[in-house]
This record gives sequence, structure tokens and C-alpha cells, in this order.
Amino acid sequence: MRVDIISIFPEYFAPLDVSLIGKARQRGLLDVRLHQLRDWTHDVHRTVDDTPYGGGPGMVMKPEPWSEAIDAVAGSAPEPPRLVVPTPSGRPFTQEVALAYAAEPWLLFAPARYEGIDSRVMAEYGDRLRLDEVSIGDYVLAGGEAAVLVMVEAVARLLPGVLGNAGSVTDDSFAPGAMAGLLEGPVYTKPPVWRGHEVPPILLSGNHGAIARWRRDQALRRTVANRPELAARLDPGTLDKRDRQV
Ligand SMILES: NC(=O)c1ccno1
Repeated sequence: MRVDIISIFPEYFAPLDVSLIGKARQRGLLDVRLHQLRDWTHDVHRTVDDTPYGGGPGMVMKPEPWSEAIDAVAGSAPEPPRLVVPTPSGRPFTQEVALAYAAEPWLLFAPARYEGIDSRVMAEYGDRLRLDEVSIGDYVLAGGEAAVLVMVEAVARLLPGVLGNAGSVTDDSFAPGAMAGLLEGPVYTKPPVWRGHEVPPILLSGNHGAIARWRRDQALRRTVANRPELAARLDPGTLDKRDRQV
């Protein structure tokens, strides 16, 4: 997968050089290319923003630098990238969206600063680059860069070969299949007793069927406790009799 990121703070993405993502890049599983938006300005101050039409606080990012940058990166590629713009006013970025992005050969992220990008940029590229305006949560950041880091990590870990243990993906919270719509339950490792806290005996039983049942019960309980709105949306068809007793 190729990932291009256009930003006025490309240095913000240094974390993509470390850990799993860094290793995936070294192994050629992920090709991340960073671009400085100001390289597509033509004034001495390398200006990327201006005051908003209609008045109001803050500044709006000018359309010209963005369109020149996007055209330079995505160009007239026969199979152009999907353009992803992080914004609090976007649709929710969920595990389902991450899975969809992981199936894309090329993503182009356009994190904004200030009050956002002139909306005509989205109108210009909406169809051709399958524009997706997404939000990582109901809060406002100083810019979209942190949201891009979150999305790149959520997507990259789904790529074949990135995680050492592919099973980690199938057991994820929100993963499709048996865990669909459920939060992950508690996890434990050695020692069996720590400061008087015992590991639940079922996990030491070796009874894999009972362990799987216990883990699902715990996932259901945590989902009901922490995300009742998700629990309410669980497909009754996926709940068995035992689930209903939880
Ligand atoms: N919530 C978000 O995704 C976001 C992006 C930029 N600022 O906030």
C-alpha cells in the first residue's frame, strides 16, 4: 500500500518511522511519502491560508496550494488514490472504514490546519479521488495530522504481514465475525497470581471451548457496560442463548 500525506508539518509523521509501521515500511509492505504543502506556494512567505469569506474567527486554507499539491501527487494516475480529509465534521472513522481503507492500493491524506480547507477543494476532487471526509471522534484537534497518524496505524496493522500474529486482527474489538460489534474483554499473562490478584481459573483450564465462551461473556459484559449503544445494536441473530443470559 502507498500512503501519501500532504501537510505543513510533515515532521509530525516521524512516529511512522518506528515500531510496527516503521518495520512494515522497511519491509516494503507500506510506502509512506510525505509532502510539504508550502512547496506549492509561490510567494515569499509561502502562504497557505487567508481570512474566511463571510467573516468569522480564524483562517481558511487556500485552495491553490492544495490543488497544486494534490495534482502533483495524484496527477493523472490511471488509478488515482483515495483522498482522505480528517475533519470533526466528517463521517466516523471506524474499524469498518479502516478495513475498507486497508483494501485500497493508495491513500492520499490531506490534514488541514486552521479552520479547514476551502470547501471548493473537496468539490473539485470529490468524485475523481473518491473523497472521504472522516472524523476520529467527537472532539476538535489543532490540525488533522494526529488524526492521520491514528488512521494510518489503524489501517496499516490490517495489512497482511504487518502484525506478527494475524490472529490479533480477528480478535480485535469491532472485528468482523464473532467479535462484530463487541469490545475486547480483559487479558492476562504470567504470573498466575500478582499482588493477590488471581488470573481467572478458566483461563488456566486448557478447556478451549469454555475459554472462548468466557471471553465472549466478558466481551458482552464490557460492551454493555462501556458502550450500551453498541450493545443495543447487536444483531439478535448473532446472539445465542448464553449471550442473552449475560
Ligand atoms: N475529530 C477529528 O477527526 C479531527 C480532525 C481534525 N480535528 O479534529
